[in-house]
Amino acid sequence: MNNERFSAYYQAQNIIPGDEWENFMDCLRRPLPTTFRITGSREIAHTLGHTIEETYVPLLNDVTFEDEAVPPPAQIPWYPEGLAWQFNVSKKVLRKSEEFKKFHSFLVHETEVGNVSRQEAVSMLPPLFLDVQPHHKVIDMCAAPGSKTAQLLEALHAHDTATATSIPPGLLIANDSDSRRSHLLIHQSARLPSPAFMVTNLDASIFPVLRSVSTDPRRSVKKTSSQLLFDRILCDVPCSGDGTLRKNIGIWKRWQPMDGNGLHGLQIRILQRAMRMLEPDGRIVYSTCSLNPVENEAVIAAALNSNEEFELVDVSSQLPELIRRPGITTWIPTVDRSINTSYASWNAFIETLPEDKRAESKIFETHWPPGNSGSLNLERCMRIYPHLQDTGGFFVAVLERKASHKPSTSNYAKRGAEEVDVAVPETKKLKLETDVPSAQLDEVPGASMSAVGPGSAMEVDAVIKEGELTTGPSQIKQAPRPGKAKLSDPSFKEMPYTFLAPDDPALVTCIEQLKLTSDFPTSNVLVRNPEGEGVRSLYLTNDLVKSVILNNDYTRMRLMTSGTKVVTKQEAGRGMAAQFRILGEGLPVVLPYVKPDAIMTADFATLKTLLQTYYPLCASFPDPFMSAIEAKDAGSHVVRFPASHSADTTLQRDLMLPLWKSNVSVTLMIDKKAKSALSLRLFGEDITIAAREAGKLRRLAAKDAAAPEEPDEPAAENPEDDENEEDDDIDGEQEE
Ligand SMILES: C[S@@+](CC[C@H](N)C(=O)[O-])C[C@H]1O[C@@H](n2cnc3c(N)ncnc32)[C@H](O)[C@@H]1O
Repeated sequence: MNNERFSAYYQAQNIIPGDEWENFMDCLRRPLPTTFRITGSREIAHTLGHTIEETYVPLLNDVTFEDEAVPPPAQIPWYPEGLAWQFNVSKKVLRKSEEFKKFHSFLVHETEVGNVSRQEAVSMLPPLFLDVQPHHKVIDMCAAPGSKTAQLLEALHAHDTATATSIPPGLLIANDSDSRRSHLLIHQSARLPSPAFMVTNLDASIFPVLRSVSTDPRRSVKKTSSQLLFDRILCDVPCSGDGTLRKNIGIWKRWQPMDGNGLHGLQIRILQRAMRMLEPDGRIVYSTCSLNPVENEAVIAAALNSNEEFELVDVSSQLPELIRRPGITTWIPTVDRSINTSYASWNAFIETLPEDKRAESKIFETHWPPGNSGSLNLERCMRIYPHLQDTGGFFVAVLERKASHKPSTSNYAKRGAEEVDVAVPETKKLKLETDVPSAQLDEVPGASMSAVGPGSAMEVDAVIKEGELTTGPSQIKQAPRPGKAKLSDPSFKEMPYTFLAPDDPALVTCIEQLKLTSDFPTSNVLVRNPEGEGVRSLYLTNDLVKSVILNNDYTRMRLMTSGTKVVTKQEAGRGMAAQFRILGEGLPVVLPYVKPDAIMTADFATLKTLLQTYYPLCASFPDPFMSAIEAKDAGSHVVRFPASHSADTTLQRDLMLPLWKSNVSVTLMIDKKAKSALSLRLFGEDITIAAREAGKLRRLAAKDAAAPEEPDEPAAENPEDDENEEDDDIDGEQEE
């Protein structure tokens, strides 16, 4: 594993002290340790962390493999609350050591149900420095596949309990310009259902101005819509990715400096767009998994020089156990694949090009250190090198407005009033937004070039001025106004977002059937069809998400999903009308609104039966559960298993699960994977019928591969097991 251009380029940049160079290169050639984060609500995370510490670390403490001691998993020292772990064992050990096989199986199952997330250690850093609170409006500009989005969502939901989701007042928009990758965001977020979540599919460098009606009483005097500014913005921009060499060994072969050079302009434009969308007291984190200063300090320097309201924040006291190196203030860009063609300045380079080729050059003045690089505090950027703590390579910078440009808290009411004034007339406000940065951008040739080029932030504002982008209340309607949303972007085919009227008959029926309390937020329930009719699946949003949907054109903002699906209609069987049921992943969101007397209680033995059997008869349970379930109507119910200790195991916290009762039998409404993970967590083995059947099939297949056998009962008999198929269906529904 070697690449001479890589070595020559980075030695010229002087990013690593000479006496560390060999160590740095050796480390790049070693595989990365496996790292993972425990996700979900803090309570669940701590319970799971406890299981790892108390069960698996002792189990793995004295493992030897081929006469060598294998170290057990260890917590990543800088990650808050000990919720991130790492272990460093070869695939061979994972396959062959009984102890590690058990641990691996535990991790696989918990990953499938979203309690564990495999994520590179350094990739966990940007959300930590962003410091998201539940009331924040947050945008993740380049979000897919979504590992950092998941962290941001968890921070927004910091007040969730083990059984119930809070509805945070804030908002998280996860955006990616690649529509295929945006679908990954939707898939990922299904593990963390949130009424505060939206996914968009846009070029972040031209992210449009969105409007909302402020839900913060300090900020808005009248209920007039105004530009939605964000409290926290993550710019985890596309980059050349050479910090991931340990994982993506193909980079050794193809690395060359033009990859970073080519992304520099887009990286600046994304960061500049973020600066314009930030609340005055907000925070931006810019990050890459690249070591290249052209993608890092050069981008930060250009953005700071284009908007002098901003500065780098000194975060050296945050995460004190994280070993980091300061950003650099000088670097030497190279202008082609060869690393021998460096010029002392952009002027020296551009003069070498024929005059008619100069305008086409993708190498900007901003590739070079600016004259004032010493005064921009670039050393406040963080460089994480692989050999410092056995990780990948990474770059993080934190930006805020200078104190002189931040409002004091007491100014909020005044600002709110100003905001209303400025919001009308709209063109005046937009002109103001455009004026300030453009004047400053002109001072930075590279940034200016990109800012006025096609697809730039300036262009966005120009489009808005023509009234094309945000047109007040959008075509998305409040039911029952009928009519189909006009597609102003014909290439975008998502189904509309129609909020139901609180007295919509289907919603009223749903609330009755599921025994929801009167404070269930009925005004925030949407369906994905134009008329709000034929209701099949209901989605829940919070007030802010609703406001964004109602005040913008969803086709322009290429809105892929919003809020979270909580309820769906279920065919109830022979002679019974279809009924609403709470989805497994929707239960934590709906639970705070389920009437307490509608929640049954059951014991551990009942839980075991429900995991081991598909459709146990109601009459087969001992009392009091038998009487309780027999007294219930057929349909969707919720059952609580109180924290308890038995000979088999300990249930550390109450467990709430959705249950479906048909005429004479019951079943747990969680999918097979969730059942298996629960079973492994509680009993240390998979006791579910699906696992037994899979084992049986494996044994039969081993005996006679030519004669596959039908399972006794179809695996999809539990409607919840169809969820993935149903998700595909939903996509179909959205596509019209
Ligand atoms: C470094 S990856 C993001 C990783 C992600 N933050 C995570 O933690 O999972 C960069 C992403 O930027 C997206 N991207 C590239 N150009 C973009 C643009 N102009 N606007 C928005 N996203 C873009 C890519 O599709 C890619 O998913």
